[in-house]
Amino acid sequence: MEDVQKAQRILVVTSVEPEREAVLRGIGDDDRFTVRIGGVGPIAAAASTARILAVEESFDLVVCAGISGGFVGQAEVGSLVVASEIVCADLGAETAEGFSSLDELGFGSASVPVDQRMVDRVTDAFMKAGLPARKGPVLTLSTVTGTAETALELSRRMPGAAAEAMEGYGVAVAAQDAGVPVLEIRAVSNAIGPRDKSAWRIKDALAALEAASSVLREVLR
Ligand SMILES: O=C(O)c1cccc(C(=O)CC[C@H]2O[C@@H](n3cnc4c(=O)[nH]cnc43)[C@H](O)[C@@H]2O)c1
Repeated sequence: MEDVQKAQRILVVTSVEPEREAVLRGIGDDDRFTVRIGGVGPIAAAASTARILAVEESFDLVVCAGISGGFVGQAEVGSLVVASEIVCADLGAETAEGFSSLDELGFGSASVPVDQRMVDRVTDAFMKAGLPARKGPVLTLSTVTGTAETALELSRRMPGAAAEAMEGYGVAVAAQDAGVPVLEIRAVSNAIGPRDKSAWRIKDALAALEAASSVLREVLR
């Protein structure tokens, strides 16, 4: 648990302003936290995070936070997911036999590991606070899944995947490159599958993100 307790300066990266505002409402006036918008998608998120880590003060922990899709049967709308692994699910090559990941191609890794003690501690704290939460792999995709077929294919390729969003891997690679531990925390706004943005429960997810940020402030004390 030492990693968590020693985190004195925490950088939180969200993709858009409403997520940033939700995090700020949750953490209140705690000046250990710097909360920034990194943009939508892994490339903007990586570039923003790398710049902040290179030119600003030093940080002990980077947290990628925001709303996300949840895999049906794994993470319900309104619940929280703490990434046990941050995986870029579309970084690789399409082959006649199916998708080959960066790892399978021998070009590095499409997955950034996360400190499992920190993941457990944060997930437990959310649950103790009465927030529905679980840990599990969170996928990063440049293209939001919009069909049942793609959702099924992702679940087949990544058994146990809990959520998908668009920034985690970018933030995580920048943090990893700077030697700073990383967490990804997602509040589920929609089920992954056929695209219907009118069904996204963004308000509920932002409320869950705010509550999670309030607990995070306490657990990192
Ligand atoms: O319209 C709004 O009021 C609003 C408020 C807060 C956030 C948004 C977004 O659209 C955020 C985009 C952000 O959300 C992630 N996300 C959410 N669901 C999914 C999904 O099913 N698959 C992939 N990504 C998802 C993603 O990280 C985007 O950056 C709107």
